Amino acid sequence: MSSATGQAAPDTPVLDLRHAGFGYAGRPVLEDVTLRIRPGEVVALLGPNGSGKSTLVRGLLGLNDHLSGHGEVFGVPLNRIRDRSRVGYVPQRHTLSGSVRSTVREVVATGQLATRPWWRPATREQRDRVTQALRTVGLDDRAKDDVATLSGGQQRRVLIARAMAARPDVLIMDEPTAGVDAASQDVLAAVLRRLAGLGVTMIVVTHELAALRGIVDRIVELELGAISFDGTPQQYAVHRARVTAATAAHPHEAHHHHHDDEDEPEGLSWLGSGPLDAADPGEDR
Ligand SMILES: Nc1ncnc2c1ncn2[C@@H]1O[C@H](COP(=O)(O)OP(=O)(O)OP(=O)(O)O)[C@@H](O)[C@H]1O
Repeated sequence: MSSATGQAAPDTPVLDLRHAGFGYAGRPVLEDVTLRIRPGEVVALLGPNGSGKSTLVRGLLGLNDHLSGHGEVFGVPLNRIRDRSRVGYVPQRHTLSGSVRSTVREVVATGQLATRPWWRPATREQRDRVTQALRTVGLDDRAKDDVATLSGGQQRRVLIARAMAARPDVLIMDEPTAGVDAASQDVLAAVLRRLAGLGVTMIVVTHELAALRGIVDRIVELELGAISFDGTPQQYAVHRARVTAATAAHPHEAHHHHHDDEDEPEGLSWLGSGPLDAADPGEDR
């Protein structure tokens, strides 16, 4: 999926970080992050609580401090990005407030406010995009319902549709499947699979890799504010098996790998079928 506003060449990385550091109030949380993500990749961002996953994705959105190194989104340095509409964001653990009454359709339409001032009526094309986004997440039949009447999982889908309504070239999702029941997780996974099929580049922060099997084609793991793994799901399974074996051999180091609310994939059993090796891994990650 390419944007009408895309000036960069089609092979320009979606994201290109070189030795980048991010943090808050001048204090680094993440340091020396080198990461390049190409168009169409579906990347799961894993790591224990506090390892810096949210700090990284929020850094890409300009929501915290970029402290060191270099970063570009679609070839534009992070500090020079003015148009953020190419990046869609689904925030973490966010449900829609019950205090404001809005319909599902209205909430999704707010996703276009970055590209359309609130006082200008939506064009036919913009309304069609809202309708299509609702269809993509399977909520077109709930468009007129008060969003507060939807389940937590359905509200996550509303937020994904809201992010899609501006037709971003990359979708960043912070734990889209967290805290929803298994059935809703399956529906969300199907939504992500559909987006992947449309060629949407995705960066998905998650603790629930198993829910995304067959969708994710690359895994980046953070630990203590740095990248501790970057590779395919198959390579990750091998990496985890090694870490688990090393931890068993040296139990006194086990706390380094403690993931307190993670549904940790064990061994290779979680590997599903799917476009696991679809992406060109490149040489220079
Ligand atoms: N707004 C903030 N101001 C200052 N420090 C923050 C802020 N948000 C997060 N931090 C710190 O940054 C570190 C990394 O937090 P971050 O939320 O990025 O981790 P995470 O990997 O996303 O964790 P989780 O899996 O729990 O969401 C933590 O030490 C946290 O205390």
